[in-house]
Amino acid sequence: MTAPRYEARPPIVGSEGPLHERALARALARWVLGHGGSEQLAVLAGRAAVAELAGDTALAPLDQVVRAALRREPLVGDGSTPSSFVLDADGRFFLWRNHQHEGDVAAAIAARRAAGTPLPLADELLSALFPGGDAGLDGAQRAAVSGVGGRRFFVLTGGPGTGKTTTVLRMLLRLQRDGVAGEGIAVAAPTGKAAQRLVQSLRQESARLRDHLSADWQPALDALPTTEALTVHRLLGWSPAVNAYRRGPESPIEAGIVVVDEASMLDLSQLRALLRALREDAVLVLVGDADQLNPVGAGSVLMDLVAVLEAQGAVDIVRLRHSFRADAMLQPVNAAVREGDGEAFAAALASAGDRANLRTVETAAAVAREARRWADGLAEAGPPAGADEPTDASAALRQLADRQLLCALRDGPYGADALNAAIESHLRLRWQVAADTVWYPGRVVMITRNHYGAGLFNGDLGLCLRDGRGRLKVWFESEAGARAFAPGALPAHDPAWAITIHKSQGSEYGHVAVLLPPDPEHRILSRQLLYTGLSRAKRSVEVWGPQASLDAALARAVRRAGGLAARLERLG
Ligand SMILES: Nc1ncnc2c1ncn2[C@@H]1O[C@H](COP(=O)(O)OP(=O)(O)OP(=O)(O)O)[C@@H](O)[C@H]1O
Repeated sequence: MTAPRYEARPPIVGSEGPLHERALARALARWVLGHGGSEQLAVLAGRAAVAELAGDTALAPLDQVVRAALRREPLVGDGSTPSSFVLDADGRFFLWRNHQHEGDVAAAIAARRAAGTPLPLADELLSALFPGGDAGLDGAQRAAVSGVGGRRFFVLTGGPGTGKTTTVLRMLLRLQRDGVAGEGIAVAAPTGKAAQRLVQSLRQESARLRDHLSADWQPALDALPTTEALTVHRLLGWSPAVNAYRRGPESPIEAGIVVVDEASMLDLSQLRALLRALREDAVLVLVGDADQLNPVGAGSVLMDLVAVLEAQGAVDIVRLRHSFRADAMLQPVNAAVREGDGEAFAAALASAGDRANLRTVETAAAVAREARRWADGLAEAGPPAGADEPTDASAALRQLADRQLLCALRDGPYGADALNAAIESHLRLRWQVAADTVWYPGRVVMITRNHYGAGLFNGDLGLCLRDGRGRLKVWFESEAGARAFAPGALPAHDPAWAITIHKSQGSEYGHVAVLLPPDPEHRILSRQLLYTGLSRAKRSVEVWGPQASLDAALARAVRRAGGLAARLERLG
């Protein structure tokens, strides 16, 4: 007699993935089973919750058989009435909240787009805003300034240094002149540092333009928001006490024009909250680089919007293509990465000469070798001299921004933490700093938490130098000159000889090295990641990694699963 065979029932939630993901999936699956859902639904619900952690707002379209089964589930609806889960017409599976949020965003944007009446700007006014400009180079900027007139919604996209802020300033001036900004202008960005940079650039550019514009533009110049840098959180009146935004349909943001820079960092729920908090007659201008990394939270709203609006040939979007900052030889390199074109990338690399290099790094020994070479480059001039004056510190900080090592990963032997440790230990040897000395001249740190009181923001780079009295201070650049802090007074910070590509968003350096993990299968590799890293450079770049990882990054465009683009298309 043969022993009975017991078939193990497949577990509803797999054993793969990190513990917190499995725990989340299991909890949701249990909830579904406890509320009369099938095992298939339990599995899908768990997957949708885990996918949301990775940034997807839905599961990609399911096959027809699964769709038919799901339509019979009481917990699944089509989105028209409340239900725990939604299966949309294209077969995407959503948690209710994400489906709602996408619908709200698509509807609000469609309503804003429909409400506008184009109001082009007369040629002579346009020319006045671009004194001495070269129409060949600034044609798209002019189109944006002209195109924003009469609208309630506008998107301006472009890579680093393409003149987005320059253009925004002129858009604001003309809207001001049109009388749109009666209730004021609010400018914000998702991070404190980006918000500060935006306001600083607006201030500098408006000062420059003031001399060129006639007297009738001066009131518009005076009305520009050049003092207050707001994060989107602050603009929306985030209240930690109630865990909600104060601004909403009942109490909208007062401004008649709202500009949000670095909009690629906005996630779906933030954009929804922003759209809900605008006055109906306000103008929303979203500004950002749609080719950069996706936001930390779920959704890829700027990328989806740009894709749909460009495919429609819409006139309420303008893409700026010419970088006024990056070396001309780097522009084809960045363009090839954006397009994911391996052949064009190789050709651009070959013609860039010493402006762009690939260094083969695929073993721990090779990383150690490159880290030493990098540290030697930093150490060559010796530890920086002391700072008797803030101007000395400013010069040292400028020198610091001349080169930066960017890592795809944070953890592991190819991550920023390991590279920081390797570079720092080499510099300590070169500069003869004792192992137990934490602060020494030349140490570089990056702030990791906003501290509004001190005016220090997540992402700010600080450099340790001795002041005129020989005391160790950490210096940070600011518009009013370098500012010194006692090391013990700093908010949370990390070493910053090497930083992650994610952390480098919004910053610029002369020379950039980008370290990729050697495993071409690594999930982090994508063209958005490589583009974000390489496009930080003004002068020259080097990529550290095997050719296979580079090829994998070029080949992989991260597309987050979700239904926003389809809904935007449908609403036209
Ligand atoms: N039409 C133009 N002609 C000449 N120079 C320009 C023009 N537009 C912008 N610039 C210059 O190019 C540089 C980058 O401009 P700007 O800061 O506006 O770009 P950006 O896209 O906002 O950059 P980022 O967001 O990367 O900081 C500035 O020095 C600016 O003065």
